[in-house]
Amino acid sequence: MDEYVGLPRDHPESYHSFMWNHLFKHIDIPPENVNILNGNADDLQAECERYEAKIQAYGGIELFLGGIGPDGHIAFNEPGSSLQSRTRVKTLAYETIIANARFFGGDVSKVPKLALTVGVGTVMDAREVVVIITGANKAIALAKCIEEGVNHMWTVSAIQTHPRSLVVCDDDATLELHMDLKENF
Ligand SMILES: N[C@@H]1[C@@H](O)[C@H](O)[C@@H](COP(=O)(O)O)O[C@@H]1O
Repeated sequence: MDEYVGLPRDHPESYHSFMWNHLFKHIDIPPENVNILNGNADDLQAECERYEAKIQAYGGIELFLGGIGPDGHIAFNEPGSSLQSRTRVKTLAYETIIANARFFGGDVSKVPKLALTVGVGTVMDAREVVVIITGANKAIALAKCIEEGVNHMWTVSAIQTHPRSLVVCDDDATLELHMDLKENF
């Protein structure tokens, strides 16, 4: 769904490495069937357009499965992103850079400042969307996502408008909810 700009593809913290190490190398998927945005493309804008065109060419995405940031971003759609947005270059929010510094030895200066990301609109066009939200640091975002209105400052809240969406969360992530999920569902 997203990739840092300018981080070498084989850097251990690239999303390319993450997806290969945690999923693709464990299954028998042909490499040519893996589609990860290239954050080192010469023309980043063209790379984003190519990605959207490829999604269209295959008849759309069946399932987007993702997580969120503590600021409620889905993919790298930071607060303030248009809910109609498509794949594009995005400047990371400072909160995201701080949150991700733990993957770069705690050094904020080593975290890339730009990313390529599918847009909120790109995610919402999928036939199904599943979001996994775990940990107390995502509790406010979960509450904003499911208990308040659709809001471009908490981009994951857009899933309220999706006809086939699912949020999977752990107990810690529910800390800020007003309703008791266990009693109500
Ligand atoms: N840009 C990515 C998001 O696309 C992803 O959903 C999130 C997952 O975070 P975690 O691993 O804490 O669930 O990480 C980053 O913020």
